[in-house]
This record gives sequence, C-alpha cells and structure tokens, in this order.
Amino acid sequence: MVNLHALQMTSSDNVTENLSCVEGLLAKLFTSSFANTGAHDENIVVLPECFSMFGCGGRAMLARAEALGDGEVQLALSSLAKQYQLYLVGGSMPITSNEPQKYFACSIIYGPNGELVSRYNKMHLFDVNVDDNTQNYNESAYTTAGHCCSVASLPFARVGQSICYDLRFPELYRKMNFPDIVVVPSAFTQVTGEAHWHALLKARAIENQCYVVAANQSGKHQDGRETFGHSCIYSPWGELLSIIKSGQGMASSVFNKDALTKIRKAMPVRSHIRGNYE
Ligand SMILES: O=C(O)CNC(=O)[C@H](CS)NC(=O)CCC(=O)C(=O)O
Repeated sequence: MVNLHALQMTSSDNVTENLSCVEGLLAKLFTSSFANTGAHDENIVVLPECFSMFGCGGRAMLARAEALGDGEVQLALSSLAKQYQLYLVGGSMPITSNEPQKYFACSIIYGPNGELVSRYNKMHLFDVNVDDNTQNYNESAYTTAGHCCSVASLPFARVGQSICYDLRFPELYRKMNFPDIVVVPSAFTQVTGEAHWHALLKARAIENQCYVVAANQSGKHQDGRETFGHSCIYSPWGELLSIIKSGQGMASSVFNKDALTKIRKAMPVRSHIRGNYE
C-alpha cells in the first residue's frame, strides 16, 4: 500500500524547534498508525510551506537560505527520509538564487535512501492585499519566482509539485499532464483559507482526476499572521478523505491507483481536451 500524509504544524522563526516538531510527528506516525499497515508500505509525507521558518519576514529567511544540496535543513530532511524510508516533500524552504537579495521558495522531495528526487521553485508569488492583520503580502520583494513546473516520477506514482498560492492557477496543474498525486505545501491565510481553500483543492482534484495532498500551516505565528490549518487529502473523485482542522498533526489516507485509473477510464477527460482554446 501507498499511504499519503499531510503534516500540519505552527512554525516559528526557530529552525531547531521546527525541525524537532517534524521529527516528533514522524516518530509518532511510525509508532502508531504505521504499526497497523504493512512493513512494505510506501509513505509520502508532505510538510507545509515554510516549515523550517515562518512568520519572521524575508530578511531572516534570506539569512538562513541554503545553497541547493548543502545545509542543515536539507541534511535533516534527507536523514529523516532515510531513517523512516519514506518520500518526504520538504514543503518549502529558502534556497539561494542568482538574485543576491532574494531566494527561491523551493520544495525538495527526498526518497527513502535520503536522495534528492525532485525539486520545484514556487512560480506564483503572493503579492496580494488581504483583509487581515498583515494586509499587504509582498512575496516577490524577497522571493525569486521559479519558471518551470515539476513532476516527480516515483516508482508508484507521478507526483506534481506546487506551493500555496500556485493553487489558484489551474493551468500549472494542466501543464503537469494528469499527475497521479498533486502536493500543495501551504501557508494559506485564515481569511483566504476560510473563503477558498477547500473549493480550490477539490477543483484541482476533480479536474485533474488525481489525489491532492495539502499540508498547511495552522494557527497564530510570531508576527501575528494567522494561517488556516485544515490540512487534508482529496480523492480523484473530489472526496475529502482526511482532514486535521487545527493544531499540529497529520491527515492520512491511502493512495488507491486502481480507483484513480477507474475514474479516468470511465470519464476520459484527458483525451477529451480540445487543444488550446483560441
Ligand atoms: O512569506 C513567507 O514568509 C512565506 N510565504 C507565504 O506565507 C506565502 C507568500 S506570503 N503565502 C501564500 O502564498 C498564501 C496564499 C494564500 O493564502 C492564498 O492564495 O489565499
């Protein structure tokens, strides 16, 4: 069996604390629910956007940005993936870019040998006014936008990568060409989350006929920002399979490739696409 997990947490500016929170939740997963499943199961765990540091501003993030393939946070993720023999989607973390005052919001997937399997740099940046206590989000002030989509070919599934605000751009997911699983590490705000989170996740699941694993930040953060939680997993039919509404923990469910194939066979949306609609 392949198990899907969305890990929810309330990240602070303290990298060490955040990493030990991730470690603790993984340890818990592999002593409780994993005991009920087979030893040969595959597991994918998705961490939220900015799991290693959040709510501390772009400057602090820049100071802790790591070169790709080198750094404390990447080493920790790789070790955890190896220790638990799982696929670990490292939500997003600051990775140095070619712009000196900016970094990529990069999501790195590690495999069961601790190897880097795939990476994706967030493409759509959240320069948005929200009616909350932050008001003006200006992600592009400190983030270099990525410029290509990424689909990881795991032995049992094609996994499309995205991050948070990307969720509002269906064309990104269409470009992935019907992945089996879409991952959405997020730091969706309380206000926009209440209004749009479930509708967007459900739509992406239905229109791409895929599993959607969405791991969100939850609760109040240091700078006063509030995130929506509700980390969850949707099925390719648009069913809400599992959810953790608030606090820290995991939403978990099973990836059923046969069910996905059945849906795509009965309703062959992919082969009904008419071209570029001009
Ligand atoms: O800036 C940081 O420290 C970390 N990055 C984030 O929190 C990002 C950019 S501000 N948040 C989102 O994309 C929220 C999207 C969202 O809430 C929506 O689409 O409604």
